[in-house]
Amino acid sequence: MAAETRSFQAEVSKLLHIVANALYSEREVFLRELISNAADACDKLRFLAISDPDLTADDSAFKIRISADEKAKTLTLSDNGVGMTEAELHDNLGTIARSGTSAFVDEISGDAKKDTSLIGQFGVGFYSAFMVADKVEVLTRKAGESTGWLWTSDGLGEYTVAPAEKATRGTIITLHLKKDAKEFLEKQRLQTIVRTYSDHIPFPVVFVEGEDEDTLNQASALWTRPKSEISDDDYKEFYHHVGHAFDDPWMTVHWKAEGRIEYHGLLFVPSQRPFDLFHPERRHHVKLYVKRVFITDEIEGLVPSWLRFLKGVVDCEDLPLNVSREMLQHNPVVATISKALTKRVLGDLAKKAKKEPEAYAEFWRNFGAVLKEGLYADGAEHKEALLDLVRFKSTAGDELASLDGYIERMKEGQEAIYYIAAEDEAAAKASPQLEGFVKKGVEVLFLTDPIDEFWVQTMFDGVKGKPLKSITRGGADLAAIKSGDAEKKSDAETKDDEAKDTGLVDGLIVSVKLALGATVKDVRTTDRLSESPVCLVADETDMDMNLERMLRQHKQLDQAAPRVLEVNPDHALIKGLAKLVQDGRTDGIEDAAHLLFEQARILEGEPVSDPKAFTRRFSEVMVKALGA
Ligand SMILES: Nc1ncnc2c1ncn2[C@@H]1O[C@H](COP(=O)(O)OP(=O)(O)OP(=O)(O)O)[C@@H](O)[C@H]1O
Repeated sequence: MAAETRSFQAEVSKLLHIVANALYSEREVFLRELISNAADACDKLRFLAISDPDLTADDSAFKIRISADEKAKTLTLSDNGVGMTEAELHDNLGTIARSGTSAFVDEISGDAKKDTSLIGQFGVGFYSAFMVADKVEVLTRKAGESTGWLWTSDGLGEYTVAPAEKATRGTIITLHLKKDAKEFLEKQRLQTIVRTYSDHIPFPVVFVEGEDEDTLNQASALWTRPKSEISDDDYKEFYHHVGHAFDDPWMTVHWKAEGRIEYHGLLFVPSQRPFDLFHPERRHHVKLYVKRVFITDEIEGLVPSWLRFLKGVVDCEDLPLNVSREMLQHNPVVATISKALTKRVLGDLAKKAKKEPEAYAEFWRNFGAVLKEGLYADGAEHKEALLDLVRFKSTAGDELASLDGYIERMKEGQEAIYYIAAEDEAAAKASPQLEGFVKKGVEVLFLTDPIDEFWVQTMFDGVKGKPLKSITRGGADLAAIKSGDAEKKSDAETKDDEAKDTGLVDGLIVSVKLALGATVKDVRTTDRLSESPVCLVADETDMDMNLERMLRQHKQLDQAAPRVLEVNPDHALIKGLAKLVQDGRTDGIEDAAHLLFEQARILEGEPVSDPKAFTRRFSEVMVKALGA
């Protein structure tokens, strides 16, 4: 069989280009990445050997060996793990199959600093070898097969794979070090790097010099060690390994369960939001071990999807080692661990939210939208705990509001927790429906994540007995709420005004209804507005407007339900029009009604429904106003 040369997938080429240039100051991490891959390869084989012991019959002592050749200027890493077939070499070291890769590559800017931080989120794994080497060789033989393969590349666009002799299973990676990377030939330097980054790897990492083998790391599973013996740095490095991560853990949860089911859990919440968090294929990164043996990192049911940002390890004593993936699917042990794990993580998040609200706000910005999925997905099970954890932007200020905080701030006479669902904070703040609430000092929560629309609808019992109410649907019932400081007028005065204005506006309302016909569901006065003359709201029994907009955008709904047009009886324009109607001067009212309606649509961020008629009417009004 002849050697075959192929081009790297375009994304890999781009990645290699930044790897070679950007991550300069931290380039020693290449060793951690390669050791991490070697350890994963040992983990994988140890698992396969449970059902096929022949695979490791000749050599069951997993080990990662490092050696340096001063003369040839090469650094070599070898493992006796699972190895790769020819096809796997192409798949793993020529492409990046990870979800979200193309989105990541699109963001590459050419600005070294930005790209470096981007890479931090993405993780470059094997390709980091090209930070220190200008040529890399990977000689590998898959466990159970007799042929070996040699992968070679200078990282500049192409790689070659050829058949090659290899006496034993596993992988040997040879790095031809760049001129300025000779420091990685020194044992001392290598030892320091291994201790710093790979001490916790559960396989021995040894330095080989002639016949001598010197173990550089502790080689015990970190999660089984007592917490008191583990430093923050140990946790951090383990997180880098297990999560293939470059950022630091934002929160570490480490515990040992000793009840009916025994297991260790060591979980991390990242401090950076992974770029693929909302990718449909995104799964959690929690690995399942059984009695220190890695089983799988693709286990459904261990971590709920709304905690998919978690990374780490669960190591169970009470599952059989030869457990199959199918058996894990509906396993009661796994279900019990999942429940306990979720409770523990939520409990620790609650503590952190209380003790360090600022740090929690950071977490919330990264993962809040995901956590909220739990309110919708898992129904009752963790609802109480999640309701304590949710945070919102609100009209109360820049700080995030909790539901408890909101309830404490509720005004006398206020029965509901008010919210507005909108595309983003700016859109929420610009909503006319908010005006009356702001004026009265009644806080309104901004619900700006798409998932919000779904979970609020499941809150039949409200929060602590208070219903959640959208301010863009149904009546505003602001009158029942006692005025806040923001409103100067006495309540008696307000009532008086209302009576007067409503009387005056009644005639106008009838005329506008007649003019608009079925375009609107109803026309009525409101106390929801203070600056704007009109706004649209959904009828109590209809779908909230933001949800409808969202569904229309996603082509899940063709037609919008007619809205209720609300008019502000205190606005000069409405008062003026009402006066005209009262005086019987109604010839311009039909045009005015349409203009009011279109205005309300514009305020809603929606296109005018009839641009041509709108322009004509608008021009006519202007002409009149100019007296031309
Ligand atoms: N020493 C090795 N033995 C066997 N397979 C390996 C080895 N090194 C790498 N691989 C294979 O190559 C794949 C790609 O490795 P790479 O380090 O680029 O990415 P990764 O480990 O999957 O993820 P990350 O980029 O987050 O580190 C691995 O998933 C693994 O299948």
